[in-house]
Formats: sequence, structure tokens, C-alpha cells
Amino acid sequence: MKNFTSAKDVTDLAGLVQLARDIKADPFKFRDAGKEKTMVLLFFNPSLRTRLSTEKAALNLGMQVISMNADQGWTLEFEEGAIMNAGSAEHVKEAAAVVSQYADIIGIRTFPGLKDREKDYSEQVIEAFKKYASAPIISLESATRHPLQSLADVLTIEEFKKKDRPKVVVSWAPHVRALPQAVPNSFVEWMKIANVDLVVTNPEGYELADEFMDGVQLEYDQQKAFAGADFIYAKNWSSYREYGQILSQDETWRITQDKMVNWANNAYFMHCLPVRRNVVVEDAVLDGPNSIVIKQANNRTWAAQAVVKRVLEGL
Ligand SMILES: NCCC[C@H](NC(=O)CCC(=O)O)C(=O)O
Ligand SMILES: NC(=O)OP(=O)(O)O
Repeated sequence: MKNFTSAKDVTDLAGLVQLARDIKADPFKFRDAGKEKTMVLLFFNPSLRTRLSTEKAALNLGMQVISMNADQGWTLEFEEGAIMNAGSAEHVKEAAAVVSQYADIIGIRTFPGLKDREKDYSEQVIEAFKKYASAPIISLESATRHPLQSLADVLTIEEFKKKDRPKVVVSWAPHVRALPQAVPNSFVEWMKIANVDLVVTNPEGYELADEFMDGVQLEYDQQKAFAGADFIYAKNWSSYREYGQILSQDETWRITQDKMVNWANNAYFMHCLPVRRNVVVEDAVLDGPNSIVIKQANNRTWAAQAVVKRVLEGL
């Protein structure tokens, strides 16, 4: 695998999931796969899970890891031909090439600005690093996708499903801040190639981009969407249509224990975390026996380790 920035980089999902499961059963199985190789992780935005699980994954493969809070470095310029007489001190052309001198693999976290849809959906930062870095790029959540999260989600559903083709529902839920669409976009992208029945439910105005929703069932009635669901995947996102806006904070969309038991099929509850308790979801759900959010977070390591292993194979 050269880069890992979307589901399109994966040609054999079943094989990748199996590799993650094998690694989970025996975490140090490939302890020398990354010997004398260095991973550099650049965080333009905060992270708890992605940072620690990806570092751990690389360490388990014998790699050396350097993480940098890139938001505290030089402000980068991305425009071709820019006259750099304003705020940015360094062009991504040099920055990406220089980081490649120290790294065999580069991980990048870069959230969208949520102001300019075209710019965010062009994946300016990740694409510039792909273009100007000589080392492979792994997305640690970009403007429009979070593939390491999605692979961990596929793995988690694979482990917990009680039928061959479970019903998986992505539900929008309220939040106090405007959040990216990256997690639901990516989850939908991966669920389309997994063996599940997928339904997305959100209030009007919160439709995800067509490039993700093409062929996916959209249901505006949350109760109807939940019927017979085996997994409820909750997430807030800001509007794609009215880009980056909060159109609703409707509390009736909060995930409650009553909905999980009486609307869904006593479903498992999933969320990528961090989650705002009693805004997105009630305590009773998160603290209840059907919440698998911690196991989901645990799977981040095995998903990352499988991906890093495959990228190492391609060096
Ligand atoms: N990587 C997991 C989610 C990261 C981000 N959430 C957040 O920033 C939550 C912040 C808050 O709750 O204030 C998102 O939704 O994409
Ligand atoms: N789920 C997730 O990516 O968490 P962090 O933002 O803490 O990395």
C-alpha cells in the first residue's frame, strides 16, 4: 500500500480486517517489520486516540516514532506560486520534502476549516503532502475522511455482529459545536464495501455529500431508521449543504436508552469518541452493557497496526 487516506487505497478489505484480527491475537507477531524505520506523526489538530493508538501500533512493529504538534510549528503556505509576504513562513513544498528526510512514513491529522467547502473537499493539506513528500502518507483524520477510525469500526462490527449481514444505522445527534463530516463520510464509505445493511438518519439539511451517499438509504425519521438496527453509530456533524453551519440542536435526536431498547433491536452503541455526554447520548447508553465504545477505541491500535504493516511492505 502506498498511501492510506481513504477506502479507495484498500483493495482487499477482508484481508486487511483479518490481518488486524491476527495482530490483535498476537500484537508482537511482526515486531521487526518496522525495524530501523521511523514514523513521523504531524498533528495540525488535537487527538487522544489516534495519536496514542498509531504510536502504539508503530512501536509494536518495531518502528521509531516522532509525534509533533504541527499547529505549533510554522504556518504553512499551500498555494502554488504564492508571494509569501503575509502570515505563512514556509511552503508545503519544502516542509513535506524535509519531513520526508526524517520519516519513512508520515501520518497527518488535519481538520477542515468548515468555511470553504470546495477547499476542504479538495483535501488541500493531505493532497499537498502526497504530492511533495517522498514518504507514504497515512491520514490520521483529514478534512473529509477518517479511514483509520473506519477500519477499526469495520473490525468492531465484525467482532460483535450476531448475523452475517447486520443492520447498521448512522445517526446524526445534536452538539454544541460545528463538527466535521469526516467521520460519518468515512464510515459510510467503508460500510458500503462491508457486508452490512446501512441506513443514515439525519434531520433535513444535514445530508452528507452525494459522493458518499450515492446508493445509501437516507431516512429522515430517526425512529423508522432505528427499527431492527443491530448497531447504532452516533455522530454529530455540521451541514454540508449550508456548509459548516449548525442548523439544529434538536434534543429529540439525542440517543437515549429508550430508543436503543424500544426502537432498535437492543442494538450495540458505537461512537468514535470524544463524545459529549447527555448532549449526543445519555449516560444510561454509554454506561450500559450495549455500549462498545471502549472496545471500538481499543481496536484503533490493531487497525493502525495492520495499515502500517501494509504500508511498510510497500516501501
Ligand atoms: N477524531 C474524532 C472526532 C474529532 C472531531 N470531534 C471533535 O472535535 C469534538 C470536539 C468537541 O466535542 O468539542 C470530529 O467530530 O471530527
Ligand atoms: N476517534 C478519534 O479519532 O479520536 P481522537 O480525535 O482523540 O484521535
